Amino acid sequence: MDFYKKASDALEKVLTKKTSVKSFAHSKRLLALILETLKYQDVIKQLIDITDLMNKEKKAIKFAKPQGNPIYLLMVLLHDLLFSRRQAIEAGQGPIKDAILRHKTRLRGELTKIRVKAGVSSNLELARKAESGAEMIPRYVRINTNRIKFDDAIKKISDNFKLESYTGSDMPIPSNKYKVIEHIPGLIAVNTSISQQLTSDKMYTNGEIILQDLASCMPPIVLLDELQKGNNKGKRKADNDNHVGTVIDGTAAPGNKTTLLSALLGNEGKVLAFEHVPKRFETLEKMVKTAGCANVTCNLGDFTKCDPASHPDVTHILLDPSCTGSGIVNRLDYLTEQENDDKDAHDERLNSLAAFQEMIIGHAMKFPNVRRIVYSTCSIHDDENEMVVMNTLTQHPEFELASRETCLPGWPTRGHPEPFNNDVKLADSVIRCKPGTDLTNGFFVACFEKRQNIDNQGPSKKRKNKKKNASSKAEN
Ligand SMILES: C[S@@+](CC[C@H](N)C(=O)[O-])C[C@H]1O[C@@H](n2cnc3c(N)ncnc32)[C@H](O)[C@@H]1O
Repeated sequence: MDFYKKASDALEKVLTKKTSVKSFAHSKRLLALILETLKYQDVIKQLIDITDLMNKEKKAIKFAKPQGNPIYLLMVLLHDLLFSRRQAIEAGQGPIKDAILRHKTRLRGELTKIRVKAGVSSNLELARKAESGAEMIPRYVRINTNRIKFDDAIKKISDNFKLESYTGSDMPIPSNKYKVIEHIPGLIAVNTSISQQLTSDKMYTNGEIILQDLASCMPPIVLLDELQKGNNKGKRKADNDNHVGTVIDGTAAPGNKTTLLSALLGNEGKVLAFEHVPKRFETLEKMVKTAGCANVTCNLGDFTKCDPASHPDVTHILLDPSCTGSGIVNRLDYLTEQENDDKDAHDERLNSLAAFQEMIIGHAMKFPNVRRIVYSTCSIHDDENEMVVMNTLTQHPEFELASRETCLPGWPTRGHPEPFNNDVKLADSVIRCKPGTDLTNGFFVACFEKRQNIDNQGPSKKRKNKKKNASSKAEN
């Protein structure tokens, strides 16, 4: 019974979100029982209710002394009795096992009724199914051109992992193929089954490949769109109105986007990466080093405390600040979703994150020569996405949204029009990613551009000019 008690404790921790399923990967048997019980949890809970097992077998449950809520012990035991291949509880005799076996016939009868009601003929069809399309999301591999040329990397990948090019669109990608991703230069996708091989390969440990989700590659590409179009590709051009000066990544750790910025700049120029959490800063530094970024300076500190006036060289800023992360679809999320999450706490968190997100964008807008600011989140909530953008535009009329032409125009999924007062052009300017259709995490990208008729004289001069204009108008 010890194994089942361990499993019930683990199941409780997973379902109450104290830990993730993956934290039990060290024990194959334990992991399998947790995953399988999670798949059938809705039916198992229903059976416990119908048979009133918790009340009827109080004594036996008490005798078993489960660590936490006894329902989890009943769940794992019922799983094995009804859904496992052997349909048996794999433990010696004992009061709790005997108690459940006393209800065996009734439990099986009720399970049959549930199948009939659901119109299915097998237990398998009662299992929870992933609806987000998460299981279809491939493993994305970014070729780090700071370390290796794209073509050389493809050759190495084909040889090391015995993969051939795949041009089809059926998902998942066959396990012996790789697919070049159309919208994101330098990105390929492979079947998730080779993830482990990838992370133990030298190409990964020496920074030639980086495992980065498709959506996560978008913000740097949008920010440095002018380089992608072939103008001064990979180079900074001084003394030119359109040159790329210093690029800031204001919220950088672990460094996926920082290292991509570095590579897009051809490992030249200057990227200033901020991270204010010391542990995460260490990760950032490590990633920047592994990725061979010679043009990145890491700054342990709060970006919002950095004085814009001392950075007249900054022309581009990337902000991928803390968010709810509601777009991140774990392949196992659907197994642990609960109906009774606390809505008030959720709303409060959403509001405070949105206020922070607007504040940090507002700070970036103070840099005197900034031309392009990309804001992104891995959230699916309008409150953190379109609404943050809309409020920012209202508060900072000197900025506008960059048009779709410079924000991955070929990407089909765009913003929600409602928060933009149904202005379809504004909604079209921003990017969304939807896990179910886009084969990537839920994500949002918007790019602010300084209006061209706004000078860079700074607020005091502008105010003076405004006053001058006002007084000359009055004189006329
Ligand atoms: C969503 S993560 C960034 C992920 C990163 N862009 C990447 O792709 O690897 C947000 C990060 O910003 C950091 N952060 C939040 N507010 C910050 C601030 N005011 N200054 C510096 N870093 C900040 C957080 O600690 C966190 O590490």
